[in-house]
Amino acid sequence: LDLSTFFLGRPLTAPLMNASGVWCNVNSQLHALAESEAGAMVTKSCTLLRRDGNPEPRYHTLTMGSINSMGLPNEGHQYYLDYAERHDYENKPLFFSVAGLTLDDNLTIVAQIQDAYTPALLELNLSCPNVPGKAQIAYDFDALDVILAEISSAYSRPFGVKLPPYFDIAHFDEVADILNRYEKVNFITCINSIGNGLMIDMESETVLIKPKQGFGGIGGEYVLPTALANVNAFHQRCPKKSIIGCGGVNTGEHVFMHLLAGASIVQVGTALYEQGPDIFVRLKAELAQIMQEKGYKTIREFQGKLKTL
Ligand SMILES: O=C(O)c1[nH]c(=O)[nH]c(=O)c1I
Repeated sequence: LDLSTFFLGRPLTAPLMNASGVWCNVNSQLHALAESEAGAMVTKSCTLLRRDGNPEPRYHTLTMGSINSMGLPNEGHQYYLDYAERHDYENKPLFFSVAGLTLDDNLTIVAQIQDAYTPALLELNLSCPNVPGKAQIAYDFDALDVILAEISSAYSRPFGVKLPPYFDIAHFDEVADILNRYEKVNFITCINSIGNGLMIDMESETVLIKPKQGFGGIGGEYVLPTALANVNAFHQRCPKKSIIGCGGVNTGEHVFMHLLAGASIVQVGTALYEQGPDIFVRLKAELAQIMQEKGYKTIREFQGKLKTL
């Protein structure tokens, strides 16, 4: 059974990778991902300088997922550039996530990625919901247009964007129209966490995380239907771009659904956080089992072929 797939012409041994922010903050974690059965991997979204992030507790497991308000803790962009220089690209592709706090910071970081001649693929994070006082760029359509114009002219290679979930067909239409104006945007990662959820501890009658009065991004199985919708919506609207699916993946069935909905690669966040990089062994086996039962020999036979009634 061939679980390998292609992304931007690169062969991947499996259509699986981590979601940015999970198991990818420091070298030991990045090394574990490089050694894992994942077919690709991505670094934690970085800012120009190192950040501690929000006060703890800032992540909490929920019955069907997670809530987080990490606050963009990261080692600063140079740390991840240093990792990118050492990464073995024959082993698996590396994606480099950037979430600069300002447009200038993003341009500075992207210029340094360009000058580093690294084979890493830029995933521009436009959807961090947890930096107090900073609205998500991807929910401000004018700001989205501006940053894509600026990055497209500053960066000479193809890149991708990490989008938040949208919940309105008109928004799918409007954002896809903007993205389709930028041919250098050749992949779209849907979705980031569903921003600013709230969960409550019944016994203590308090919230679960300290930052933002307990408000944080929701991940895990709660978000699967929203993730599949966003993957399929942009797959339909952006035929010249590849979709990376993210959200709610914990079994081979979830991986299959994301691929059927149009994803080329499937990212794993909450379940990876909880179970560690061995999860990719299980997900590959479960996906292979499903493909065997359905008589599919390659992913291409069903990828993006979701049927409607
Ligand atoms: O709080 C975070 O660090 C964070 N948390 C998320 O759920 N998504 C993001 O893109 C980020 I940058």
